[in-house]
Amino acid sequence: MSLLAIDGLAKRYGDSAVFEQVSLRVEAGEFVALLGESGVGKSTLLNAIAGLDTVDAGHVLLDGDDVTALPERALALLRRAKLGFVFQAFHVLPHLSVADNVALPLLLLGAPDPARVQSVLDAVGLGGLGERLPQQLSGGQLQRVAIARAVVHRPRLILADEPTGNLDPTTAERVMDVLAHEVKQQGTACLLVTHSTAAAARADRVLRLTPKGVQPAAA
Ligand SMILES: Nc1ncnc2c1ncn2[C@@H]1O[C@H](COP(=O)(O)OP(=O)(O)OP(=O)(O)O)[C@@H](O)[C@H]1O
Repeated sequence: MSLLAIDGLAKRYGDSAVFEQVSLRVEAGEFVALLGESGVGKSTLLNAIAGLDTVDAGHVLLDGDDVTALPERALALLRRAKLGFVFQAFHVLPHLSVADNVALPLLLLGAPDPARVQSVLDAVGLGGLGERLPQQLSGGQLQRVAIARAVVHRPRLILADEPTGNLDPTTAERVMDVLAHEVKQQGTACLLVTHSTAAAARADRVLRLTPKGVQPAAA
């Protein structure tokens, strides 16, 4: 059974279809990049996979659970235990320190692990900044806090929406190293939305989202 199995997914706003017939599989330990023109629905698709947005047809099976059918409470627990999400807008909590932001997924699971928090902060190059507040960081540093928080609890699936969008090429490479490391060492699956050819080149498979579904991207 695939870790992520999407079949016949469709999303509309009113009469206007964003996408339809989206079907795809992502296996444990697989790193998949998703390309697509601006506005085609890549962020919408990630939100639908996480159960953060409703869909109009189709199913999303995450580790055997249908996120399109689960009640909200079960969905919240599933997200907490199995998903790491790097949002375009970071969603870092402003009143918590960098280290406490990264520690949050572990606390919510009742499994605090300061050593793991420090090791993911080191991995994204923020090892010395754990005590700072988010407002004292640059955009690229905030992006890396979001990535550290998405991987710290060793989720089964990482959904990453343009995680290198704000980063210089060297830092982007470092962030991709962190994601690739989690995929290979922890057997995590990763679905990465990106416009960056350098980031897509790190993936095991590259797909393209169009209004008519998901296809392998042309080389
Ligand atoms: N609440 C809404 N009501 C109506 N249309 C919406 C709403 N939210 C998003 N859309 C539309 O849905 C489409 C998909 O948006 P989405 O953000 O998923 O695209 P994207 O592929 O991630 O784009 P980008 O690469 O620019 O981030 C867009 O055309 C957008 O205008």
